[in-house]
Amino acid sequence: MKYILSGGGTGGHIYPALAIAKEIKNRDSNNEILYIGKKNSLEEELVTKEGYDFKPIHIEGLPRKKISFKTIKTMWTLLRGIGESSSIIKDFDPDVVIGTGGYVCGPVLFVAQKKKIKTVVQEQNAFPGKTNKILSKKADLVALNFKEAEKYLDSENMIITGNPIRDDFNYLDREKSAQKLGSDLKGKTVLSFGGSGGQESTNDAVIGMIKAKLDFNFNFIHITGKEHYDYFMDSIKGIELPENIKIVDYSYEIPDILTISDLVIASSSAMTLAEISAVGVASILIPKSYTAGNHQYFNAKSYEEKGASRIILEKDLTSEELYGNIIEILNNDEERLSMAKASKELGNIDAVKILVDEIEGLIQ
Ligand SMILES: CC(=O)N[C@H]1[C@@H](OP(=O)(O)OP(=O)(O)OC[C@H]2O[C@@H](n3ccc(=O)[nH]c3=O)[C@H](O)[C@@H]2O)O[C@H](CO)[C@@H](O)[C@@H]1O
Repeated sequence: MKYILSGGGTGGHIYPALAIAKEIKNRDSNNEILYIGKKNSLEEELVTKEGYDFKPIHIEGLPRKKISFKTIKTMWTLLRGIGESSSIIKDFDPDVVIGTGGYVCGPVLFVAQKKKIKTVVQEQNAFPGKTNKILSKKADLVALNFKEAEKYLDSENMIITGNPIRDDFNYLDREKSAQKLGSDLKGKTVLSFGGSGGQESTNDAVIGMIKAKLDFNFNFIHITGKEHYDYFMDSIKGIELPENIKIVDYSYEIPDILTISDLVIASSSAMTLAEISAVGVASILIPKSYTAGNHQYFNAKSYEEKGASRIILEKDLTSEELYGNIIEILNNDEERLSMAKASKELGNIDAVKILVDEIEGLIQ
């Protein structure tokens, strides 16, 4: 069978597509996969790194504000993207086209739907993105993680599958992950990151913790996000970091780091939550306050209500507040382990299998 996948902009749309691609290939190595995304994008980097064929199209997100010259330019680029998608789809002749959100999959699924090729939309959040809202109307299958998303979508083909996560999460082993990361597993480990692009508010709180020379009596791995790394490092210039503090711009080893972590500080984006649950680890969630429909807050709330997480709102986030919460949780194993257990219960490691079963059902 031939599958086209598309989705991007941020990791939260790309990793579910990669998880689906891997499952499709695992089931039959003769299955063919083609990924369509934006040129010079994170999807191009991650997809080619995994060895899948990648075809770029031109596309830009519509400006949120009033009509301007930029809107006209964006519409022109969209038409170009539709033309490019059309010829890629004609050449590849797929059995199904799967979109995981982000505006890049808009023209791809639009063309497929016009050509009456089967389409699947996968939505990660409780509050669906704009592109998925439009595409789901004509999609043959709309796969959701949150039941709450149903009320925002106009489709009779919705099912709840959970969010597909990378299959690395099926084979995790604490000892092996520690070996890979060069950790001796002595002391507790805390991972802090803000989705695929990083989170400025958390970066600032961590910069404050380092500058205040607070006692990091735990191993601390902080991921700044590529765009924010230079600013972060400039802000702590002159301070010699002890060996137990590691600052990186991006990590390709999130599954391993999560496995050895005792506590995670993260934004409450959908894929991060799915991965936190896959390993079952306590978390402090800092919802990004500017997300569409404030969806990260609602994602976080569902974790807090089940006892899996504490929430700190960005408006209340200070270095002291963050540090205080870290120390309280690390010093209270009973609370921490109960949070870890609750987090595990919220996950669905089989999401990708359920989804690919459904997709196969659609095209056979
Ligand atoms: C600002 C915004 O609107 N963000 C949205 C975006 O989040 P975003 O893409 O930032 O975040 P997600 O947590 O959903 O996904 C990030 C993915 O990148 C991976 N990762 C991250 C950092 C790193 O160094 N290495 C790495 O591999 C994570 O393991 C995860 O698989 O898409 C999500 C899924 O639709 C939404 O829930 C978020 O609200």
